[in-house]
Amino acid sequence: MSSEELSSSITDWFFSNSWWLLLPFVMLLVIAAFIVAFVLLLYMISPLISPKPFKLNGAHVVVTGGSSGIGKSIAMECYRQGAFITLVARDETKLVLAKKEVEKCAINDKQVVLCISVDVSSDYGQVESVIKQAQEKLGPVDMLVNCAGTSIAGKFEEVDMDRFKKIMEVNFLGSVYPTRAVITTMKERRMGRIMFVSSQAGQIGLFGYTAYSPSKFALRGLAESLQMEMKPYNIYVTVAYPPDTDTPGFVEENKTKPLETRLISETAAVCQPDQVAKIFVKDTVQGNFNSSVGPDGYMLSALTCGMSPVTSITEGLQQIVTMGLFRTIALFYLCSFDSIVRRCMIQREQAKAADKRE
Ligand SMILES: NC(=O)C1=CN([C@@H]2O[C@H](COP(=O)(O)OP(=O)(O)OC[C@H]3O[C@@H](n4cnc5c(N)ncnc54)[C@H](OP(=O)(O)O)[C@@H]3O)[C@@H](O)[C@H]2O)C=CC1
Ligand SMILES: CCCCCCCCCCCCCCCC(=O)[C@@H](N)CO
Repeated sequence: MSSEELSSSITDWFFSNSWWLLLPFVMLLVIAAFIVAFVLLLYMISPLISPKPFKLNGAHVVVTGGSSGIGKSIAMECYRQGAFITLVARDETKLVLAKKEVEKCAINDKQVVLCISVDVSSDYGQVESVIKQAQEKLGPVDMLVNCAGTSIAGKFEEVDMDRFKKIMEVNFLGSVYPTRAVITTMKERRMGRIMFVSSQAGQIGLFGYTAYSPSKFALRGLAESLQMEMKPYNIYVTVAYPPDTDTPGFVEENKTKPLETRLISETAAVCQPDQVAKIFVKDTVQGNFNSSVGPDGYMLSALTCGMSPVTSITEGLQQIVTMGLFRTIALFYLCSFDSIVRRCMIQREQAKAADKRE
C-alpha cells in the first residue's frame, strides 16, 4: 500500500464512521471526570481546613446582652449543653431575672450562672476588669458571644445625629472591647470561639437602616480580619446574621420603624429567639465563619460571602455553584424593594396634597 492509498483509506474510514460526532461528548466526559477528581481531592484535604472540635460541656461562655432576647436564648442553649455562663448587660434587675431563667436549663448541679453589670461600650478599662473578675470566678473564657446591641430605624435625615455615634459605640466598640479582653488568654491557651451577632441588615443596606446597618457591616470586617490573625491559634470566629426576631429589642424598634422598612422586612418571616440561638450556637461550636437562619438567610450569606473564610468544602462548592442564581433572584427582590419605596412616597405625597385641599 502506497502512502497515498493509506492516507485516503484513513480519511475514508474517518468519514465513513460517524464516531467523531461523539467527540464533544467524550470531551465533556473528560472534563466531568476532572471536576469529580478535583472535588474528591478537595474532600481529601478537608480535614486541613476544618476546625478542631470544641465542647460546650464544662466550658466558660460569656454572653454580652445575655439578659434579654437573642442573647438570653443563646445563654440558655449553652447552659443546656453543660456550659458555665457569665451574663453581661447594664440593668441589674433584668440580669437577675434572666439568671433565674437560664438556671432552669441546667443539666448538672455543678453549673453556675454569673451576672455582671457593665456598659460594654463606654470604657475599655471597665470591660477588661469585669472580664478579669469573671475569669477569676469561672476560669478562662472558652467562648465569647458578642450580642449586646441596639437598633434604630428611621429615615436618614430624621435620625438624631448623636444616634449615629451611639449605635456605632454600642454595636461595634461594644463588641471590640469584650473581644480584646478575652483574646490574649485565648491565644495563650490556643483555643476559643468568638461569636459576633450582626444582622441580615449587616449583609444588605435597607431603607431606614442608615444608622444601624453600618454598625453591623462593621462587625463583618472586624471578624474577617480577626479570623485571619487567630486561625493559627485554633481560635474560630463566627458572624451570626439574625433575621427579624421576636424580642423586647424588636418590639422597641418597631415603635419608630418607617412603613417602608416594615414592608421590606416583611419579605422574611419573624423568627423566635430560641430557634435562632440554636443555630448560632451550633455554628459557633463547629467554628463556622458564617451563621444564618432560613432560606433567605442562606441565600444572603452565599451571595455576600466575598472573601470570607470557608470552614468546609461543601460550603465553598455551594457558594461557587449558587452565586449567579442567587444574584438573579436578588435583582428581583431589589426591584420589589424599590417599588415599595416608590409607592410609599407617592402615597405620602397624595395624602399631603389632600390635607392641603381640606
Ligand atoms: N431582634 C431582632 O430582630 C434582631 C436583633 N439583632 C441583634 O441581636 C442582638 C440582640 O438583639 P435583641 O435580642 O433583639 O435585643 P434586646 O434589646 O432584647 O436585648 C439587648 C441586650 O443587650 C444589652 N445591652 C444593650 N446595650 C448594652 C450596653 N451598652 N452594654 C451592655 N449591654 C447592653 C441589653 O441589656 P441592658 O439594656 O440592660 O444593658 C440586653 O440584654 C443585637 O445586637 C441586635 O442588633 C440582629 C438582627 C435582628
Ligand atoms: C437572594 C437574595 C435574598 C434576599 C432576601 C432579602 C430579605 C430581606 C429581609 C431583611 C430583613 C432585615 C432584618 C433586619 C433585622 C434587624 O436587624 C432588626 N430587626 C434589629 O432589631
